[in-house]
Amino acid sequence: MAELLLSAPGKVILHGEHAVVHGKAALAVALGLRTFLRLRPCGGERLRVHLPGVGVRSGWDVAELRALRGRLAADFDESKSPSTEQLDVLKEFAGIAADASAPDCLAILAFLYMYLAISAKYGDVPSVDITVWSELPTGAGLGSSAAYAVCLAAALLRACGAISCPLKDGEATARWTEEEMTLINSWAFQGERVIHGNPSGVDNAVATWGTWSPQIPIRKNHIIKKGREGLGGCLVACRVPTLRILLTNTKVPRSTKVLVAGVKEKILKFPAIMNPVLDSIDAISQECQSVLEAMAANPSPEYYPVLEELFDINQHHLNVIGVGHPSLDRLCRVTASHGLHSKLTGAGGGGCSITLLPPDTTLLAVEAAKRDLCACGFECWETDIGAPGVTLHSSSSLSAQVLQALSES
Ligand SMILES: Nc1ncnc2c1ncn2[C@@H]1O[C@H](COP(=O)(O)OP(=O)(O)O)[C@@H](O)[C@H]1O
Ligand SMILES: C[C@@](O)(CCOP(=O)(O)O)CC(=O)O
Ligand SMILES: [Mg+2]
Repeated sequence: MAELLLSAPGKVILHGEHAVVHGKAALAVALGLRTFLRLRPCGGERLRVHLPGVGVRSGWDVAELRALRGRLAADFDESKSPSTEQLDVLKEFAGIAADASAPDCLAILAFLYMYLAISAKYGDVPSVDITVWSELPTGAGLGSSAAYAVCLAAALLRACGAISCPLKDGEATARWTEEEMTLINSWAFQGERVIHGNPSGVDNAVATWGTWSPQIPIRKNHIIKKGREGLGGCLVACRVPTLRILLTNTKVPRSTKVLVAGVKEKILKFPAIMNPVLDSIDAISQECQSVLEAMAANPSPEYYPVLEELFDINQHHLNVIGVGHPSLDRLCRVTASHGLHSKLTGAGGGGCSITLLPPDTTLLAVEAAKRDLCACGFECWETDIGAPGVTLHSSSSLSAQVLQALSES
């Protein structure tokens, strides 16, 4: 089998984080920052994994992994959640403590689960050397876990022959068919389950299908709206205008798994108080979708104050459900002092926020806001919103920086 190079994007959730885990709508777009994977056949009946983003360099004998698969004796399926018993066996095998939630432990666990499950269902993955490198910050709300899981699912499914290799000689990039992407998405969701505990599936759906920028007339679905039921069945693509957004990383580390579990606990403790908040977040997503569709049909600046108000209301709601953080409060105050509106994006508790930049925002105002945010120790950048989903690449289509990062293994 030949070398594989592939990538998947991160995402930005405009509205609906956390609420989507409880069946409410979320609006998400793919981000122009990606995770890349290189898979190379190697000899010696070994599986080697290099994950520089989380400091992992590991390897296992293929025979040992086969024996482990036998020990798990489970009928793995893309529609079945990883069980606690399976994960306990994997932790023991990899020498990971039972309650470990460190980035490297979760990355190895997700890898081993997907490798064993996919090879059990579709046949052995040959001896390979896998490197994953990302432009995305990990654990910051931009869906790095889903981009990682989607890359792994696509590479492992391809390596055992469950999906095709759509890249033809001389082509720079290629995408899989809808049916193949559905399979990739389902397995990636299981990987997300290992990392997140109880994910909604929105992040892996965006990383799989992506969203294109309005300038690229190939697809019109620039935004993905998702409810909980099904994993792609209820994705609604709608046309939206180009939005200028400033992304800011507070650099405060947090774990999506812990935050998602905390929200669930609060809902169980105060259902009558929390459920209306989730309903309100759902209504915000619906309202935002209507406004964005109206803006796409009639690009007028009059809509921006509504979008800004929706950001403010949702940011308050996210604080109410317990996923705020003092760093995010500070960030919102700094941008407000420049007349700009922000909300956290992703799981919160630190991580990243998004700030809306209406078209009349002067360059000076953006630069001043960025300067003040950087003075707080935050990192901020304007980035493209709308990007293709999981993609196969020829090596000539990747930048020298990406190729170098993938070959430093
Ligand atoms: N490039 C990567 N290589 C290995 N593991 C990764 C990579 N990106 C993400 N992960 C895994 O995903 C986890 C972060 O997921 P999560 O807490 O959901 O945050 P987010 O998805 O917002 O970045 C990391 O701790 C790590 O286990
Ligand atoms: C909080 C949540 O809505 C999004 C989490 O995104 P991230 O892992 O913080 O990038 C969880 C989910 O949808 O699975
Ligand atoms: Mg995540």
